[in-house]
Amino acid sequence: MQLRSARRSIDKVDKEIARLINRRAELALEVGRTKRKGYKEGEGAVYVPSREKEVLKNVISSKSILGEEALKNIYTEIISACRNLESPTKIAFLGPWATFTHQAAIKNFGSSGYFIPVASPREVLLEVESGRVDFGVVPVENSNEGSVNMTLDMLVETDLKICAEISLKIEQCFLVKDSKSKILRIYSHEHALAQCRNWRLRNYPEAEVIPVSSTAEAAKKVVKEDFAAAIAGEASAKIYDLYILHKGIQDSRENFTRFFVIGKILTKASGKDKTSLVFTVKDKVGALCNILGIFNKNDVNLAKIESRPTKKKAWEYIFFVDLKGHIEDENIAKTLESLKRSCVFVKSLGSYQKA
Ligand SMILES: O=C(O)C(=O)C[C@]1(C(=O)O)C=C[C@@H](O)C=C1
Repeated sequence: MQLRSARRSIDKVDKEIARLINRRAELALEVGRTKRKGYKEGEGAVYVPSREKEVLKNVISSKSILGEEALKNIYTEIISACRNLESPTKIAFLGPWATFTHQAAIKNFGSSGYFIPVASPREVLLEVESGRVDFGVVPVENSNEGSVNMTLDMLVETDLKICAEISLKIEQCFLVKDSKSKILRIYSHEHALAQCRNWRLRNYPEAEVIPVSSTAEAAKKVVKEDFAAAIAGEASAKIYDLYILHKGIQDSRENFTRFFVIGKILTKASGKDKTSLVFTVKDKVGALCNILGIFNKNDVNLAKIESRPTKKKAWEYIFFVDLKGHIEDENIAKTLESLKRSCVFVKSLGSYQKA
């Protein structure tokens, strides 16, 4: 085929795609109107994570030479624009711009909507609680460094729900303003510093290490200071116009972070769900063992268990568990009822589709 005629064919296909996208947007608007009419508690939400996953699955099932990832990216943006047409979504995230949390938010919501950077996971949840934003995105756990304690503590304090889980592969980079300059100080978030500890000791053993509130905040410091470097993601280099001196500097190749989308909606079962619960047990011999027996008796698969101090009484702990299944599943609902009888405190943090 000649170049000119191939391009003409592309123009024709593009017009057809744009027409179909417009038709899709009209249908989404219609869905939005229907939801508003039949609004019942938790049912009129514009953002329906399980439906979005279903749409993506449906699209990916039609094979494309572009590959799954590309198709998913294109479609995430189409859904994002349709959702935003139904009602503009406000999303707070742990900022500033270009943090890994920002990237996780875009991976989940696409780029349409209002993204609002705030200074800590605590502030993200407070923004959602106050209703100033619809959803918040917070980091919850890194595969090498463990949990983000402030996120866990805040989930206990508020009545907000986990609506979705996002998993992001983390690639850390060494960002500088001037590639020839000496490096006296290295800034980053404490998790990122820990993820790259061995690399840093091999390459910059003398440099002072300064923890800051996020990787993107570290990049912002480097813009203003000489002889400084930041450990942050590639997105920070782009936004703050820094030079990537080294890429992929994390000590472990397998470096993932889990993020939660937090909101006020309850999500429907999708068949591939997880439920997060918190509980405290009575201070007596065998109390935790009895609780674990409840999960076992109801055939509930425990994906994770972890404890944190309650901060109310010394040496008293609150347990965080992730279960396989949805709160509406019979065995999970029964488990929750039994836990309520046996624990001092128990609360569901939400059910959400596995990332
Ligand atoms: O199906 C819906 O509930 C819609 O609002 C449509 C749509 C979509 O564009 O496919 C948009 C937003 C929702 O989060 C889920 C899906």
